[in-house]
Amino acid sequence: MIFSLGVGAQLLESLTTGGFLAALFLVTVGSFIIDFLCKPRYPKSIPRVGFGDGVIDSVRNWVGYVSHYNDWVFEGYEKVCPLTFPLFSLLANFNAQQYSKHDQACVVPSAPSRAQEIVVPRSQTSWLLEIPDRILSTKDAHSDVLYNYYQFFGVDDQFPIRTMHKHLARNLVALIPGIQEEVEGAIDATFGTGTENWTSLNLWQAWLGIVPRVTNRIIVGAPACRNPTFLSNLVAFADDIVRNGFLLNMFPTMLHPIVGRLAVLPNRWHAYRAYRVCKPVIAQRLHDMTRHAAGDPAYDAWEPDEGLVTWLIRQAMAEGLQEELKPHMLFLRLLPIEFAAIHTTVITGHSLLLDLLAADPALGYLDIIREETSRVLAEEGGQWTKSGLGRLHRTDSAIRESMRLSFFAAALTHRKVVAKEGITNAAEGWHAPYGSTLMLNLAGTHHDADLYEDPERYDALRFSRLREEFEAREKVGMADPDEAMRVRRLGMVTTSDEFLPFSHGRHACPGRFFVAHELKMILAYLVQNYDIQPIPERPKNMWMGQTVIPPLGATLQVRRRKAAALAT
Ligand code: HEM
Repeated sequence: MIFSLGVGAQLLESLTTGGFLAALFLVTVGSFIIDFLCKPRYPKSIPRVGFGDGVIDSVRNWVGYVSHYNDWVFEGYEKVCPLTFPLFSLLANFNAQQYSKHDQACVVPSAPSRAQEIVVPRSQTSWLLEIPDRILSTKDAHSDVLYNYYQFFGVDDQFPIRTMHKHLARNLVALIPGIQEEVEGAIDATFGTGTENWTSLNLWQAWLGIVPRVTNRIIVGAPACRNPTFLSNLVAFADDIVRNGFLLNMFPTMLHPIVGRLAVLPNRWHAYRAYRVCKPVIAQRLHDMTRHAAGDPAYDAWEPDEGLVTWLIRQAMAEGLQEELKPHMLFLRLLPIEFAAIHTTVITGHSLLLDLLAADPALGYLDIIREETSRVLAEEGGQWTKSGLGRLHRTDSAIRESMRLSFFAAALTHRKVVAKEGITNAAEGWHAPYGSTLMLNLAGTHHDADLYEDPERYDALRFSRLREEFEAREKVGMADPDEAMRVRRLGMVTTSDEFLPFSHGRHACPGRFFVAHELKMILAYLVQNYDIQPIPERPKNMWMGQTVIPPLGATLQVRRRKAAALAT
């Protein structure tokens, strides 16, 4: 023992800064090499974008990933396998783009610590999404992107996800009045109530002032959903997840146990600060629901507020999961949902306003939305309902169109092969080994001119126009009955292989029904109560690998409308 301490001390004494850096360099390079050797290998028959598969090419891919990932995804959508295309085009007169867009997988490079991804063609969407989770896992794919083990403190996210799928949609109608109350309060607080002067507002901060509060109305309920310490720490926690996700992507997997544990120290701090605020709420709900379930007569007429805290407790009781019924555990279960809900909606809302305000003012989009939302809200007696929100076809179209155009990730549907034997795609004959990642190409699909005419243009009424044209034809008995189904599927919550912001299939975002209500109410309240000046140009997103950096500095000029103007 004494001997080894002595050797250790000698080693430390002889270690120069140069020696230390050289050792660090060797460990890092060695870890990258081990990482590279452990990655799944894809068949040569699947065409590549990026630089290729070899050692040097992989290093170039890793460097290029930071700035080129999206270009590669787009390229993969349009690209044709050079070996097969000439033959097919000669024999079958196939169009180059059509062939690639519809039927051919390709491989896109990924970050250093992640496997390259097989981009599955649109025609294989159902194949991909119908494979059971024990073979192709959504959970493992999400965890690979977010590093759940470190970032969510080793707490599995499947229980709260299951709970959301089960409870949110069925309770949403009852939650609408509370959501409306929170939307109105949050916008008044963020956008101000002075009617005299134009105010300059940072758009990102404005959305951060609205979305976390409204979202938490259906998670922890009021008044905790308005607590600034609680909300700011949840937002900081979500920021931590995004930053650390990128960081861990760039480090070799072997170093994750060290880097991951250090990187999540801010996550721990922000989660702790948020927990301090909501612990009494969770503890009280747990106490009340336990008494209620035990048949305490004092609770005969008592009903819990609906929201995620209640649903988790209810679900844990129904499944007999005693270990879930502790305030700290319940709080940890909320975190993945807070993350799934907050930044996705903030970025979507931010893009929506930028798209609307940068559109040619002569198109009158804001007036059109103002007219529709005011008319329907008046029909509903000033209180939003499911039916009223469902009739906002133009508003819905404006949101759906922004989600189509202004994507915040080139791909939002990833699946990981967890079956030891891998999987085989019968249509093309390729085999993806254990550990492979498969994805759908959202960016290419949403910008495909064969699916969306003039795809680079923000056309707020793109979807509602189709509906209105159909309804006009229907009135005079000229509508094709098959069209009715297609038109009904143009709403923003309807996912398909052509519209992927909420993904598609059984894991499609369960929060989307809430998001649709939330964004419509926010937009309605904004245009009815504020004048907002148009902006000359849509500021662009920037990208670091797969991580979007929205134009955080974008500002708006807003002024509260005077009471007399509200009716128009
Ligand atoms: C505009 C806002 C949002 C967008 C664009 C969005 C998008 C997505 C996407 C793309 C997925 C991945 C699905 C897959 O892998 O197939 C997802 C999953 C999920 N989202 Fe959302 N989301 C949004 C808001 C929300 C909100 C507000 C909540 C909760 C209140 C929520 C809860 C979830 C949950 C629980 C999952 C996991 C589903 C599963 O794995 O089965 N999301 N979301």
